Amino acid sequence: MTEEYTVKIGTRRSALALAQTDLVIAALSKAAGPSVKFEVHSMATMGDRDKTTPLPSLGKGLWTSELEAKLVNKEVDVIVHSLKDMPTSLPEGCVLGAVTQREDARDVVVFPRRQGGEYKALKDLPEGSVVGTSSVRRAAQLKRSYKGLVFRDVRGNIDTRLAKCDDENGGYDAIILAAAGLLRLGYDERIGQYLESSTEGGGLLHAVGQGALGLEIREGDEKIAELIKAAVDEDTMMAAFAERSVMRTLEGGCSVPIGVETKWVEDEGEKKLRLKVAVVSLDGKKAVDGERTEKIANLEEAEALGKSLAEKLAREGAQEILDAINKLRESAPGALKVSDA
Ligand SMILES: NCc1[nH]cc(CCC(=O)O)c1CC(=O)O
Repeated sequence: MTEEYTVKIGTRRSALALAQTDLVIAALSKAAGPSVKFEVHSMATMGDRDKTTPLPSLGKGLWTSELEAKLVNKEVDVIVHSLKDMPTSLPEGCVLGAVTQREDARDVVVFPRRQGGEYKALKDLPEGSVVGTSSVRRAAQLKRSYKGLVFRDVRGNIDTRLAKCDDENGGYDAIILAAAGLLRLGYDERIGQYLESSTEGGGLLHAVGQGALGLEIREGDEKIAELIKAAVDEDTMMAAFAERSVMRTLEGGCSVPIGVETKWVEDEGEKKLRLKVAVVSLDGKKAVDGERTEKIANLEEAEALGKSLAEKLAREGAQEILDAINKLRESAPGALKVSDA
């Protein structure tokens, strides 16, 4: 007889988080069959509640810590996260048990739906145009290529940010979002331009883990570890482990300008993982870039690839850039925000 049991799934309460949780439950229940039931436990985290403090000042774990407390005391058994919101070092007793197949990992430009919203690409925006983003990674990389643009914070969930972009009096000429969130919520038609390393006029490397979901579980919970294997996409998981290893090695959190891009490529008849990394100063004036392509067979090799490329970039100037940012964080936390003003 198959054992019947209920799995409690923790998630944030935003529309995107709930949609992502539904995707995971669909995959897990298909594999587990009718004997396993799923129960959603949603909550607003600090990042959801505090809508005014610039993200870089809220610190690590703003989307995850409160859910992790519930995981440890067994109020939930699995947490479904946007992988990019998960710090690279997890609390004692918590592990990243599964990484799902990736939605489009790129960042995109959304233009306003109103008079003045007729642009198709960042390079067409007139000098002085205002681009909304609360991510120092996005702003720093774009400042590198688009000297005439002005960057300004924009907070809130995806619907809020789209509304601010469309608002006549909002002051934004474009905003930057992750493709994944827009696609998962069905806002495909809001995507005005895809940004990637090869974008004409100036591209952007995405956040570590962007577009993938991370399933966090209790360390040693073998039953749940086995169950969630059904949600794993091996290629995404190895790529994500390489990306997270870059971030961990450079000791960056979500508020540092580190961009990555990973792609599985065919190289000399073999399947290899190509990892690109960019570390950029807040003003976009200094940057260190690197790329490495290697055959990767497991998570340990993926982490080693990320670590070795990150260590090389640290020696080539990335450490200096990050040290300056960390110093600023200590002396003037408020300075770590996007707005040029
Ligand atoms: N920090 C907010 C957040 N966390 C995950 C996503 C989008 C989905 C993803 O990247 O997986 C977003 C919104 C955005 O950056 O546009």
